[in-house]
Amino acid sequence: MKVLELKNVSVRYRTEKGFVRAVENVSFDLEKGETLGLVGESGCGKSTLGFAIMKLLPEGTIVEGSIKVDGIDVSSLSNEEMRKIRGSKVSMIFQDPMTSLNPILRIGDHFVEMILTHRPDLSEEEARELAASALEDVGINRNRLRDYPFQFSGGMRQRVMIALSIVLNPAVLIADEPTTSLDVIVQAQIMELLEKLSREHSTSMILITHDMGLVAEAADRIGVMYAGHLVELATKERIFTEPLHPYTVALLESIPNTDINDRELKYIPGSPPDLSNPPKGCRFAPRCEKAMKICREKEPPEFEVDGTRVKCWLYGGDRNGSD
Ligand SMILES: Nc1ncnc2c1ncn2[C@@H]1O[C@H](COP(=O)(O)OP(=O)(O)OP(=O)(O)O)[C@@H](O)[C@H]1O
Repeated sequence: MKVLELKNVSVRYRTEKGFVRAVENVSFDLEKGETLGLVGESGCGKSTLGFAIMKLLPEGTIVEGSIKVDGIDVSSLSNEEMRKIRGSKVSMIFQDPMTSLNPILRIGDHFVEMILTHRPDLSEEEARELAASALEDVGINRNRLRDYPFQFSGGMRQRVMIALSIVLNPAVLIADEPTTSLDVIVQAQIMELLEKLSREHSTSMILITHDMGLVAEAADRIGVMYAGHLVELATKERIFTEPLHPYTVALLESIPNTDINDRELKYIPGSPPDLSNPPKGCRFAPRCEKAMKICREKEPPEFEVDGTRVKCWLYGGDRNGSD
């Protein structure tokens, strides 16, 4: 069952310099219980996609294409209607939970406010009970509902955010760099918790990260983004054993190797293009070792190779115009 369907989604931010084409023509589905890792360098449009799904983009931003959450086309919903979907059908957690928690509200009040917005049929007592069990689900004692956000450590705050996001059992959870600001041990605990919750509640998850190591553990499928394009989408196994797009290959080569004899870390020379004026042709071509003439002239369509979707001319049948 598909809980999320994106078709040809494009996002353009309006700025003084003109439009920033942050996401272009992105399509993918998410099955119930599935985790999709969305990876790519900073600025490639990963968070923008998350905000587009949540309908939390700044006013004036142009969003095209269709986004369906649990069968509901959110593109056509009003702000009021979308408020009902957020939290109950789709939730998002961020890198820094402090920005999403009101410092002067006790943790319990965050839960009650959020639960009653969606479930006005419940009493405050019932909402508190629901909150307490969500907190216990993430390994925090229910007594701590009385505490304020600052009384929690970074890792515990992220747990609270996760509990808040899943208390209404949404179909989709978008986790945007959920562990970046935490130390490695806490990082591992949070990832373990997310995996456990997604397994137990069959929550589908989009895990946004620049860290290939993280998706290697947690994701079922991986989408690789570059400069607003989804350049490759495949199962985790395919991405790690047979990456097709030269950008995916470069990303994998830039993962630190734990083998002490092989510490050479490759990096990708150059930097991503200015999205207010992207190059014609493939957006990765200026940095690509394998670029051909056609890559600099014509944007590649998406090709399918043994189940992998790849946006690269190397996999096109007709390579007229190659160097
Ligand atoms: N509010 C905004 N107005 C204008 N441009 C924006 C805005 N937010 C993001 N952008 C631009 O859109 C592009 C995509 O940004 P986005 O934050 O989605 O990327 P990202 O892959 O999530 O990166 P990061 O990991 O750094 O968050 C970038 O070029 C960014 O500068």
